[in-house]
Amino acid sequence: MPQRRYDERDVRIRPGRGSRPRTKRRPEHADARTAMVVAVDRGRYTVLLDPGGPDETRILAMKARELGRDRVVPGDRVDVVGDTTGADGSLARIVRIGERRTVLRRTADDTDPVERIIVANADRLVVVTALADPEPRTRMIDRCVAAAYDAGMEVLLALTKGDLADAGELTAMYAPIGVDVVVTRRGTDPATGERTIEGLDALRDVLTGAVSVLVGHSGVGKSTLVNALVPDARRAVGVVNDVTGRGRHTSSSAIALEVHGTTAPTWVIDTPGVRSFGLAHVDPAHLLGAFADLDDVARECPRGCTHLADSPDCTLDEWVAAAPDDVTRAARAARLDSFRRLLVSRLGVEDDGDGDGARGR
Ligand SMILES: Nc1nc2c(ncn2[C@@H]2O[C@H](COP(=O)(O)OP(=O)(O)OP(=O)(O)O)[C@@H](O)[C@H]2O)c(=O)[nH]1
Ligand SMILES: [Zn+2]
Repeated sequence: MPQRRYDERDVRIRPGRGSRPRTKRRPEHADARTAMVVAVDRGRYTVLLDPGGPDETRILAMKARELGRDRVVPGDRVDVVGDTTGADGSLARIVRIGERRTVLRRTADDTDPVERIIVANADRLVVVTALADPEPRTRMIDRCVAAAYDAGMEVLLALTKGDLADAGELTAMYAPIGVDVVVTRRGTDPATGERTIEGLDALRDVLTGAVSVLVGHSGVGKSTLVNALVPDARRAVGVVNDVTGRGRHTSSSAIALEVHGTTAPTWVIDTPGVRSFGLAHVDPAHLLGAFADLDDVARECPRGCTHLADSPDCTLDEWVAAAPDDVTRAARAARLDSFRRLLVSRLGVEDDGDGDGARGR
């Protein structure tokens, strides 16, 4: 399991703020209430007071001017002031963005060359991958694992369509690097004869008590999973649209949905239209931190060692060679291979669907 690490880049003090004349600012907004951002729709933020608690209240808010261009994204903890009743037509103001424990950035593309933060404070990335139809793409999975480990998040590989193909190969590939694996499949309820998704309980168990972001290519069954986990998902999204009266969410926006019926507050953040997460910010040293055993060994590497397969005198290679027995050597080699795969995925181009399936990797 990668250790959750504090990422100083996410909480950088914004320059310039302190130089503004303080008298112009309201004193600290002492009456502010803390809320969780669940959806963003063109300048309108749906936030929850007491998220998951007995007094949960859904309110609509806008960003206070003092926040300038600072982005507010689903998962953010924010302070809100003004009309926080949540009554029809009410609009509160977001005056502060809480420190972010983790951030995920979407991949830069033609429509937006900047890797913008799209989700904050998630504990886990759930990479939804179909075992068949469409074929799994390990390069996309690697990129997601690299982004999550860099952000200090755990990773769950949710393998769907287990009724169509076996999960052994992918499980063997990812379990050794600390990735949880859950397999779901289509089944039939013996009592009613209705089509169901099996494996949901195991999935729910892993998700319980945390905030998890789901990502996956079109057609892998991500919507099917979200709808099974959050049966009222559509309505939850609908509320936002009713309030704003502004039609659908843009395809790249994320939305936080609460999973009910669990023993602790549980959230999934769906990311429609997002296929992968940006890796431009990933730091190899940071990535190494997710592999504690390798991290210790690599401290002895020559200065500037890239730890890639072609790096001369990388102590990671010596560490594999120096294993006391064949079993240990194989295990170490597998760890190193996986780490290097993630390292390389960071440098590669985005998976554009040109068919680098798992089997033909
Ligand atoms: N055989 C099988 N089919 C499944 C399973 N889960 C989902 N599907 C089917 O796969 C197709 C895609 O599922 P969706 O849930 O719409 O996939 P998605 O990832 O949300 O894709 P987009 O809606 O395009 O983003 C649908 O026809 C589902 O019925 C499964 O476990 N087994
Ligand atoms: Zn090295």
